[in-house]
Amino acid sequence: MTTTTATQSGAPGPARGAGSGTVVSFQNVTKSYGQVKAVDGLTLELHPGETVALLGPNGAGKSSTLDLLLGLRPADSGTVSLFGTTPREAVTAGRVGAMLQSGGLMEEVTVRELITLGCALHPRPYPVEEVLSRAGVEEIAGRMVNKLSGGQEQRVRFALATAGHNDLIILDEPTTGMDVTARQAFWATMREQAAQGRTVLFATHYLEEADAIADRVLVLNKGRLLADGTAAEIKAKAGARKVAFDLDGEIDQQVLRALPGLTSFELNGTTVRLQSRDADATVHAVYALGLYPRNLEVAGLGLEQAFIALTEAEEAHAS
Ligand SMILES: Nc1ncnc2c1ncn2[C@@H]1O[C@H](COP(=O)(O)OP(=O)(O)OP(=O)(O)O)[C@@H](O)[C@H]1O
Repeated sequence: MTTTTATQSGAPGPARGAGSGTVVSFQNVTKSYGQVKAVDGLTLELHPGETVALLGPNGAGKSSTLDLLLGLRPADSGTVSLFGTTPREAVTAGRVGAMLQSGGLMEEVTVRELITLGCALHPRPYPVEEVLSRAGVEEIAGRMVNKLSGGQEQRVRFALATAGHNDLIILDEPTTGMDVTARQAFWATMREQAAQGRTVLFATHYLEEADAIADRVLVLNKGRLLADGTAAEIKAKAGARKVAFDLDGEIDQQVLRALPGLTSFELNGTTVRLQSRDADATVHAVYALGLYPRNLEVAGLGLEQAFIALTEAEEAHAS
């Protein structure tokens, strides 16, 4: 997929707000659906040029947070502001592009007609051909929208989200259904957008994408912000490390399960794999038992394991 930048089109880059100030501000925001607290006292700020991943298990409140941010639903309490104004004002001014999971695409039109409409409705549109090209949908531009595959539909949503010069791009699980090539092209384009000072906020279940792309990661659980930092900081916050080793002879699981610091334990044949909050103490204790571990490996957690450790720790704390 070829990508074309705003600068190449000769049109202005991000308008106000890029480079300084606050793009998104949530101050103690709460949103409930009946008994369910979807967003629970959320306070956060996003800044120009940041690429931010929103992570959380199913039902954590990611989509609800994005809905509040876009003014699609009102908060029960607290304040949501974009560029110092209300979400509705910011959206109407064309400062926000969004690619959401909900909401069908208009069906009885071709891809080109739909994108042309998207551009016409944007106060600061890119040329239609540029939008088609950026999203990699030139080849299917003449196809009816209701004949598209899931991955092609996602690309069209992406095209609509980038139809004009937005300062903030909101993406809810944007690469779901995209093949590997489309995914890589998509993130390359998003990197370009961020490099031009735009803020990109994306919710995802693909933790490897968050690790590779986001310069900041927000972890939500039960509507609350559990962690906020770089992927490295989130991994460090989870605290645990992975330890693996082989043991010869008879293995007493009971004794091993009582090692200090363990957060998980798995025995597969002669191989022990565990996670520990204090890997040094765990390994010392193994030697203190008179055991001689072979092929000893100690490693930090990946973002996915850190995410699981953080959310499980919160669940354990809550119960
Ligand atoms: N319109 C609604 N009516 C009632 N409950 C809702 C509504 N929308 C969301 N919820 C509930 O609010 C909570 C948060 O949902 P939300 O869709 O924001 O989570 P999510 O993190 O986006 O989940 P997922 O990863 O599964 O998409 C869930 O318990 C959900 O069932």
